Amino acid sequence: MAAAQDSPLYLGFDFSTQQLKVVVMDGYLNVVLQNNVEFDSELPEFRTQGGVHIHADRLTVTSPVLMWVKALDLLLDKMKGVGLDFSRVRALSGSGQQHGSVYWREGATETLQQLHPDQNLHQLLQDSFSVSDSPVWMDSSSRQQCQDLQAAAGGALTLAQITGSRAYERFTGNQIAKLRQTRAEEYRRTERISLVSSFAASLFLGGYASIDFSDGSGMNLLDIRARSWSKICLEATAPDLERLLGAPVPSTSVLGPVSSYFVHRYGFSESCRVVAFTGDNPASLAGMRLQQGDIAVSLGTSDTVFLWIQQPHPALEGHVFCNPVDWEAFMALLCFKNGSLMRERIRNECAGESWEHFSAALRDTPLGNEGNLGFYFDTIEITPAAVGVHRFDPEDNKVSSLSPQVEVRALVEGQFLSRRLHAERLGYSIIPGTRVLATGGASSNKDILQVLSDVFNAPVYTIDVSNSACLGSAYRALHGLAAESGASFSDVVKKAPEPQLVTTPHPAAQEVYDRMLKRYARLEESVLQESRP
Ligand SMILES: Nc1ncnc2c1ncn2[C@@H]1O[C@H](COP(=O)(O)OP(=O)(O)O)[C@@H](O)[C@H]1O
Ligand SMILES: O=C(CO)[C@@H](O)[C@H](O)COP(=O)(O)O
Repeated sequence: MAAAQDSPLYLGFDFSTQQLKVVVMDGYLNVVLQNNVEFDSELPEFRTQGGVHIHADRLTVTSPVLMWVKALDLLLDKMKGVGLDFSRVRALSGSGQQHGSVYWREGATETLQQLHPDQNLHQLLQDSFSVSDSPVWMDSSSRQQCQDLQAAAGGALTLAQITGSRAYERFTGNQIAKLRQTRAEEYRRTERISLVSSFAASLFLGGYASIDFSDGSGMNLLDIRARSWSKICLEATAPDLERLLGAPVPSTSVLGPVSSYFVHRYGFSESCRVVAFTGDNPASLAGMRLQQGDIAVSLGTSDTVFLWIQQPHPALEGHVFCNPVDWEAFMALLCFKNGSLMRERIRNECAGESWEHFSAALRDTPLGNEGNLGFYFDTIEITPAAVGVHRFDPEDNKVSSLSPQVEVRALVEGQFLSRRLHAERLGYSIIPGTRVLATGGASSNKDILQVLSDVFNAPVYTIDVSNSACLGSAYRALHGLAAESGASFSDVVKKAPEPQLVTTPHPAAQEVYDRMLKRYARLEESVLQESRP
């Protein structure tokens, strides 16, 4: 149904690794506009590659916080340019790449409250950050701080029981501890620490936005059962940290009205509400309307696998987060750092920089790749902690190269075998009726999804909008308003379009990949031995 010109609109933003994206949705849950700003190409003055700066130690990875601010100026100007009537926006929400942190300088709260609508945010917030380069999820430079936190908490498993995860280098608490130790002066000048998600919400709110429970679960600081900061973790991380973080809130919270800056500069209504922003993976869970039994596979900069779970069973691998749409539930997540950027590198070397040729290589090679198998970790992987490129021939001998087409299949099969292996170790199993819901940039590639379907031996579905984090944020904006009167998320989005079946597994897939999975697990162990320092 076409929306009336004055019907309400809901905005969902996603501040992800490589881009800022937005979805505009009407009250009938139709997407009426999508837009984006790509950091590398549209904001070249920040000199990022894939949205980040990789430092000389190859472990420290940051993004310029003012790039994210400028991207928002640009995106809102683009939306205005295509005639979007902001006065129709009833509520907005958003998401951010998880774990990244933003450090607001003393005095920034006053600046946020007095934003002058004649200037853009980038000009107004020039001096508002005590740290200009925000640590992001790709960082793996806080090993010492992880060891310290685990020691203080009584071990890795105890920490996982409290926070949902053992200590991970990219998790915000460990990044905060490192920053306090290595950049004491900048840290001293900080009056508030945000996640990327709550930082973005703060821009819209004109004041500091609370961290929500779901994204807050990616910090190694939140007690995921009590849904409050863990005193042990806070104290082990930095003094007075509770004041710097503010109190966490339910992910469905309405934080307040949009700042008058947006009313005067873009014509938002004064009654437009800002609903708590969350992490991009939690927002994707909302966007795909994940049900119990489904498995979501996000193929963005990172690859992630996540599930809706009712009870948390944290382990030494993977993460448990508070669920973003149901306060009684949880979500389990595995993150793989070598996702799309790894596929891009092999595409450039083996498929003439073309996704079409990359796809053709997948179509032209057989299931199981005649026994050729590979592990591709250009950067130190998160799951598992391995590094380097390791190729094996059918007799398990290490080889230094494979032909281009075989290399493409070895990469994609290897990636999905790894996703399945580690999901199964987390307790996930494929049962009749299991749906694999794919999202993220690479989910537009049907040949990649065919390999995913074959390796998991399950049908693969996608939703129309490849950015489920944005869509989920628009749904959450709508739900935030209704949640105040007790409506459930599933009720609010029940009329949304169902995911569409893209592909089903090849009849031979189960036999080929069940066997290959065992072999992959064995070879992964030997790759891990080699990666150990
Ligand atoms: N046709 C395609 N086949 C495979 N990968 C693709 C295709 N189109 C885009 N991608 C991948 O999608 C990635 C971006 O995904 P996206 O979900 O937008 O990332 P993020 O949200 O982390 O910024 C790119 O790095 C690119 O490698
Ligand atoms: O670290 C994680 C999840 O734990 C990553 O998934 C980030 O949340 C980045 O997301 P993308 O930009 O790759 O979607």
